[in-house]
Amino acid sequence: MAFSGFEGFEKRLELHFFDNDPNPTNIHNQLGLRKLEFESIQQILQAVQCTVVSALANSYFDSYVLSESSLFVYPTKIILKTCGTTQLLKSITPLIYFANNHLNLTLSSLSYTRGSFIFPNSQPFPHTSFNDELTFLQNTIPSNLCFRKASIMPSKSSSHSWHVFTATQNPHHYQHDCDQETYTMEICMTELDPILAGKFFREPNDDKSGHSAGKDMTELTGINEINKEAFICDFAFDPCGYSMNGIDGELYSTIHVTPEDGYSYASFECVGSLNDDNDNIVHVLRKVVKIFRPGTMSVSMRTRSDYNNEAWKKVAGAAEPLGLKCRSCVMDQFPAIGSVVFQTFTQLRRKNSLK
Ligand SMILES: C[S@+](CC[C@H](N)C(=O)[O-])C[C@H]1O[C@@H](n2cnc3c(N)ncnc32)[C@H](O)[C@@H]1O
Repeated sequence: MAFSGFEGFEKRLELHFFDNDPNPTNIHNQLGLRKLEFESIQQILQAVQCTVVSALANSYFDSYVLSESSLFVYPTKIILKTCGTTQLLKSITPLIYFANNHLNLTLSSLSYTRGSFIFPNSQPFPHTSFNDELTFLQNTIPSNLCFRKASIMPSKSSSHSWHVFTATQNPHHYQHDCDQETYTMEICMTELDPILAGKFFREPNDDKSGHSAGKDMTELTGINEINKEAFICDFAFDPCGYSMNGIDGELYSTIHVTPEDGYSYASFECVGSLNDDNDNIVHVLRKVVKIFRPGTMSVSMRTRSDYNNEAWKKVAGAAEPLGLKCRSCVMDQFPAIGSVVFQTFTQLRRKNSLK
């Protein structure tokens, strides 16, 4: 494997299950995947090659900050996002096994997404190429998920594409009823402003735990201002690097930062409600851009197709006044997740554009 810096670009897996025994009085049915033993979660993460560093829960879901990104567990949905040289797709078999055998849950749909790796030659199998990932997925997922689609959504730059694979047993159903009323926005940023990226380095021998150093970074950088309603679980790595999960009712947000010069990267992901103030996307995006001032940025938005026809304009309208020019915009439809819009941006001028 080639030597490289830390791979910031995450791989993201979302799995939805249904209950084989829909008895509403059964506590297992209500908590579903949240009943997974912590030992089982650790075994799943061991297959991926990462660990839990911090956890936070509310009445809707459990969230974990990982050594490489994040895990969210809802009663019938799991979102696992990992970076570096983790082997995310190796979580699928143990996840299905535990859900089936311990909780009587059956997989009904799956989606896998990622950007373009900065260091593709450093990725281990099955992440050695998108073709290898697809072969692995086709061989791993159960046959009831027979409606499948894979696509590489392009941009003007060959180094920025959005890789998508979805599989479902019912192409006419969204992964979950409430997904009809939500959007998921994933922002990937590279070439971070070096001064802002510097805030994600710790002082040598600072005598702080990862948790307290993380809390300081959350406040110093203004990450706590993105959603003031959210409870935040944050962690600062040593000597640098930062991860946080925010939980706000049923909705989550998550930020991960690789601040090292030469391969700096930050990601922001959130689920938002379509029923909220329509300008939420704009406010959130502007705050995120100001925290990192990236040289390049991609935004992937998944939601109902009628909403996505408008959402890409909102995203471009929020980014362009901050000096980020929209360079490409593509849209596609996928069974189970609906419409995906993928946009890329580059910074016009660094100076004076983000006051
Ligand atoms: C896990 S975090 C955030 C990952 C996220 N996908 C990203 O790049 O934005 C990665 C950052 O933490 C640093 N780091 C320090 N110690 C680490 C550790 N034990 N495990 C993972 N990352 C560590 C890495 O060098 C990198 O800057």
